[in-house]
Amino acid sequence: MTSFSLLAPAKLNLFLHINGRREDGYHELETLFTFLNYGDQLTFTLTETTEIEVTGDTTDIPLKDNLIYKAAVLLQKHSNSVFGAKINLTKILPMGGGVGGGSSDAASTLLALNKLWQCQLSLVELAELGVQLGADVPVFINGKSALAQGIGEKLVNVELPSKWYCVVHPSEHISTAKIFTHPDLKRDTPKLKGHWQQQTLGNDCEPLVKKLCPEVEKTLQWLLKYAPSKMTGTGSCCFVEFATQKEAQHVLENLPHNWDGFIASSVNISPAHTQLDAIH
Ligand SMILES: C[C@@](CO)(OP(=O)(O)O)[C@H](O)COP(=O)(O)OP(=O)(O)OC[C@H]1O[C@@H](n2ccc(N)nc2=O)[C@H](O)[C@@H]1O
Ligand SMILES: Nc1ncnc2c1ncn2[C@@H]1O[C@H](COP(=O)(O)OP(=O)(O)O)[C@@H](O)[C@H]1O
Repeated sequence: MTSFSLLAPAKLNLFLHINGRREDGYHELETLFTFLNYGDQLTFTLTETTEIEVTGDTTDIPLKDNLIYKAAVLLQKHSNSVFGAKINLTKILPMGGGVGGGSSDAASTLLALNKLWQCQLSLVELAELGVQLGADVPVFINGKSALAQGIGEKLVNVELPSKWYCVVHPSEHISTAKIFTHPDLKRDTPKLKGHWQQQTLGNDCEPLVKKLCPEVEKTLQWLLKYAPSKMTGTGSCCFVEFATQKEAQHVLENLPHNWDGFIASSVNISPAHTQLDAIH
């Protein structure tokens, strides 16, 4: 196989606790990740020169900053690959929205090129490379819904019931770095005791983001008409959870006209892995 496509799925943080700040500025977290059956579309084609070409919906990001390009170069150097690749991106996920699009693009690139270039790195080795690109990359490499600790890279796989989500993307952009460096961020939630399933858990970034971005506050309030609303990651996307597609679709159909959103079901195994396993 010299060319194939993979989804780079969205993630949701079903809860997110911040337990402390490390000396290097990164934060100790406890967060529950699930994957959605919805995401960016990436097509990978093997080339016989070492050039890495990224095409498609990449206009806003300089090539050297694109996480797809960075992931490809990292793997190429690590594995001394003599091959290159043409990678085409169809961007579906909102950027900087807390659904992990950039990290997922990077992870799908590492997974795909590991196969295309026959590097034969294990998922653990790929995750070790991936964490150099972002704290969220390892969960996408691991490919299973998981409870994460550390900076988000220490993963314990969990089985979650499949649900439907309506995800709403407020127009305000929030930088992850801005939230994590803000003096008012709550950083002292104690580590979980007992089972997370038996507790009502929220997102420690939410109060600060609501204060800084009135659009997020408005979105969370509006969604409350339908179900308990939550923010994912450092925002700005907010979501509500349902048992059925019909309920999620109902919320989407009632979204104010100038708001963006989508519906998707959650899966315990990342669609990128399901697709990769089907390629021989
Ligand atoms: C907060 C989370 C939760 O899933 O999601 P997003 O809202 O970004 O999607 C992630 O941990 C984000 O992961 P990712 O976006 O890969 O983070 P990085 O690129 O490594 O770091 C972006 C910025 O966040 C800070 N950061 C990130 C993770 C962490 N545990 N502590 C931090 O303080 C870093 O210091 C950096 O300034
Ligand atoms: N391929 C990419 N897709 C999305 N964002 C990217 C990509 N490459 C680099 N970035 C940068 O990473 C930042 C965070 O992206 P993203 O993962 O979408 O946000 P979040 O971590 O909030 O979910 C973007 O604002 C963008 O500057």
